[in-house]
Amino acid sequence: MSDRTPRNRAPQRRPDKVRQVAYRVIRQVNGEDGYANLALNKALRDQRLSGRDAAFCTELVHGTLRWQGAYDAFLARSVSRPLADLDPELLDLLRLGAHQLLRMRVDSYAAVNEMVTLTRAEVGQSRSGLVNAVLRKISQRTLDQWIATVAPKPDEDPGGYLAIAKAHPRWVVEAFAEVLDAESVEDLLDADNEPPKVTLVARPGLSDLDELVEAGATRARWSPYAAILQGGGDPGRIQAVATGRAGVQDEGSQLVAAALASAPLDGSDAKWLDLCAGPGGKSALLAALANQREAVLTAVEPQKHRAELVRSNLRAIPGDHQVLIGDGTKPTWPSGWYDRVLADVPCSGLGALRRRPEARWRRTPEDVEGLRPLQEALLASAITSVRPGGVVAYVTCSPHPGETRAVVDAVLARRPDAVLEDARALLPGVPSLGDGPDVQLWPHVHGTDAMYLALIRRT
Ligand SMILES: C[S@@+](CC[C@H](N)C(=O)[O-])C[C@H]1O[C@@H](n2cnc3c(N)ncnc32)[C@H](O)[C@@H]1O
Repeated sequence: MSDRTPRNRAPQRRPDKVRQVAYRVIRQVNGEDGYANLALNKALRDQRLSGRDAAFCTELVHGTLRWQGAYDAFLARSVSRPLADLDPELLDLLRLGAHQLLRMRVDSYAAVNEMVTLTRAEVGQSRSGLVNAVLRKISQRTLDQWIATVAPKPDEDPGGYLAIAKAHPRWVVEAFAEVLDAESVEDLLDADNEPPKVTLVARPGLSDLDELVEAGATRARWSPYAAILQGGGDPGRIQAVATGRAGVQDEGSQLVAAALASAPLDGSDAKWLDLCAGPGGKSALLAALANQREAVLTAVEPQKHRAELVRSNLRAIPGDHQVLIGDGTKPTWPSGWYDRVLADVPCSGLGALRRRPEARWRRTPEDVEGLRPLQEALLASAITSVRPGGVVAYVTCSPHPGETRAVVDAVLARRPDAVLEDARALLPGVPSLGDGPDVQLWPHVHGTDAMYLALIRRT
């Protein structure tokens, strides 16, 4: 009689909790269209992971999601059937294993064993053999060796090479190459693969940099309102942030909002409009600046829950600022009503890829095309909303030329009553702003999101 009865079978190892949490977050992102940051924060809270465990879990989730396009190319060489035929759960387990083997300093033996144990627990014993075999193959080469094996030669197909070597979709690499030289494209892709530092904004008139520095942050380089929380950590522990006198805001976002506020203006300067306001980071900075000049900000946002976020961002700012739930392309105010208008239009977000690890794999060239009519309509509406002599800032968090210059050029071609002005002088001290008249900020140059700004004056 066999002695492999349930009673005397060796007890199965439990999966490592941190890897299990990371795997489940990745499944929420890839399987249910979740957002990595939201899903991860919730999981860390629910599972009470903190300190080193939270940092390890974050690297597992963010790193796997960022690099998954490259890992898929390596896995495709290591699995005997097409990846598309694998269960999505299995594919995510393999990606998570590949990340530990190729980009983390996890010992190969431990990484494979832990992933086999996790596979058993999550999808069953029958799949653990495949995970073991495939991850052993992955562990036989370093990341550089895998890139050399799988990617096209850089001189023959630079876009194809970078797509694998820097883990970005080819169309994104090619869009960046339209506006940057080859070396800069590579630097940008590297910058996209590093998590950004937490940047705070001291809302003028309510807080200042001294207060943030006292709370442990260090002054940032360009924005007079920006400070960086070097070690990361929860910004909410800082009193000024908890009370809304300061906030969390990328330095590039601060610079473009401040640029609109500082554009020279003759005559009235009392009415400011934020045409696409949710969630309200720029609204809060603009409202604080407006308040110092006795101007008032109106913020427009069509989505109710995002309008609510704008309200909450404006709560601490003194003044009669207003939030309207509405469509910015269908103004309910008279033409020429405002003195300054921000059109921070919905865009592909290709300028903020370092913030959202999964975003690069979700976007498509069709998204960029699809957003174009709305972007043009919003810019046209912004120009109509501003008085003669007033200024509009057209802003995107994308450097894709189809969302930046192409939109501005198309709208201005139809608007003889508007001219493009040089925006560079409105970002004093900020280097490498390009040939103008518009401004493009870059993660690899400025350490900001890739914010685009065009300043337009109604004549
Ligand atoms: C890039 S985000 C704005 C970010 C915001 N300025 C900030 O700093 O927090 C674009 C916003 O435009 C909103 N939006 C979409 N369609 C719109 C429309 N037709 N009119 C006005 N806003 C719109 C989106 O809901 C989104 O909240």
